[in-house]
Amino acid sequence: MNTPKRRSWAEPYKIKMVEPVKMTTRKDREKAISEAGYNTFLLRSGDVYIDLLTDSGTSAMSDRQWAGMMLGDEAYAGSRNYYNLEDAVRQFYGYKYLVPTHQGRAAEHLISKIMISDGDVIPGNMYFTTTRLHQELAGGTFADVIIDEAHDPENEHPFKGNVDLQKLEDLIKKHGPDRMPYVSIATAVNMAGGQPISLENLQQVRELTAEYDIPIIHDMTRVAENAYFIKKKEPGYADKSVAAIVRQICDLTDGATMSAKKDALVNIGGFLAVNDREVFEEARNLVVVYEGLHTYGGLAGRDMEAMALGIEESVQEDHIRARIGQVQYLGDKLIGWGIPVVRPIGSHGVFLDARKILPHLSQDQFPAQTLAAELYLDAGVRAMERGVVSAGRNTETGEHNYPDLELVRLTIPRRVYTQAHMDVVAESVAEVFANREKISGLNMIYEPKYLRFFQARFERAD
Ligand SMILES: Cc1ncc(COP(=O)(O)O)c(C=O)c1O
Ligand SMILES: N[C@@H](Cc1ccc(O)cc1)C(=O)O
Repeated sequence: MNTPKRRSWAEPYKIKMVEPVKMTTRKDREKAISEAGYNTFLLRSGDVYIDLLTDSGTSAMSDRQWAGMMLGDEAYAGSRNYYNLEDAVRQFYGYKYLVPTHQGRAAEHLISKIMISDGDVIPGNMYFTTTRLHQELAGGTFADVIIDEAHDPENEHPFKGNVDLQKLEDLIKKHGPDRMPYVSIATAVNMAGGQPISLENLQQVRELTAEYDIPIIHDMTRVAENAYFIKKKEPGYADKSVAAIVRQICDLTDGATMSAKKDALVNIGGFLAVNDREVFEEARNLVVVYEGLHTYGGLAGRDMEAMALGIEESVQEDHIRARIGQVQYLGDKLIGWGIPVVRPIGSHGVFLDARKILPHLSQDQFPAQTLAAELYLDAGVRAMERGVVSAGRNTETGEHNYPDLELVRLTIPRRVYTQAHMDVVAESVAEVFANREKISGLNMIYEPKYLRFFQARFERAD
């Protein structure tokens, strides 16, 4: 017998409970996507076979987390689970003060309301939809200071989440530090394709902002995933633990908003964490207006317990290696077949380059929206548009924002799907790619005012 040379590795868990998924026919899917106005957000999940809409709130919790759910202390005030969460945030992230929220955007709401005044400018390493909206609603304007490479899907820069220090300094000089309440730094930059920021770059941002006394607020939604890339790609970190790198990242910032529905492996939850006592006092007061008392912030005690445990699990090496490894597996397969995707493969999904795949469609025909609908039609795989629809409109001119990146995100939930699911997804993408020339675009027939991508409706253009 020829023994295999290659030694495979497998997921560091075994499956204890299963949820059946439904297979549908093409006819079923034609009906479902047309009723959903060609928007994958408007599909019923029962009509989806493999759900790669998002990695948000879709993780499989561990048996420890489920056990933690049974230890929920559902007291209105001072729940013991709040204190467990506070301990976890202090231990793993190092921030001093914690205000729990029901999810990430609620924390963004609080920090924007507290720190931003009319006419302020908030630099950031690429926009995120909810983050930018809360900055705008508070009277501020977002300014993109990410490196140019991040806007080029083919550029192989290992840290496409880095800040262009020159752009940042020019902006500070142009508007003055007093107009800059903070710099907004995301780890594993979502809209760029889950691209990491390096510790070297973050350190430089820290030095520059310190000169002008401008704080850094960290969108730490996928900080552990970013830390894993630092360990793998940044010289000097190979022997450091992911947990230590996470701590180092947080220590370079003054506060953070967290959607714990991603890295921290829970189905609901988030928080605002800061080091400044005054900001904390204000947030603790405001949270009672919008979310609930400051020791639960819109969450049940059991949710906070699951989050505390999830934070600990999120930095375990076996977990994070398998998580990023699965995304990489899908990405490598597609790259191997010549399908245009954002490179390098990022943290939480594989991002298809809809401009390259459908070059015959202009951005006004919504190529990424179209491609996501076609993918669903082929095999029932649900993905998400991340292009002109997500970018929204310019608040001054009312015109569409036309982003360089016109992408479809195949987002991988954590600990949910197997390698066989990834193979099915890859083959479906390949099938749609093979028939790409026959695909025509969409018209938008309904556009809501805020975060339009969630609820907009389309019809076929032909
Ligand atoms: C980078 C990033 N920031 C903020 C948010 C907002 O979090 P949430 O969906 O929990 O409100 C998300 C996801 O929505 C995200 O991916
Ligand atoms: N943050 C989640 C949910 C979400 C999706 C799209 C958004 O623009 C905003 C929020 C995600 O990235 O999937």
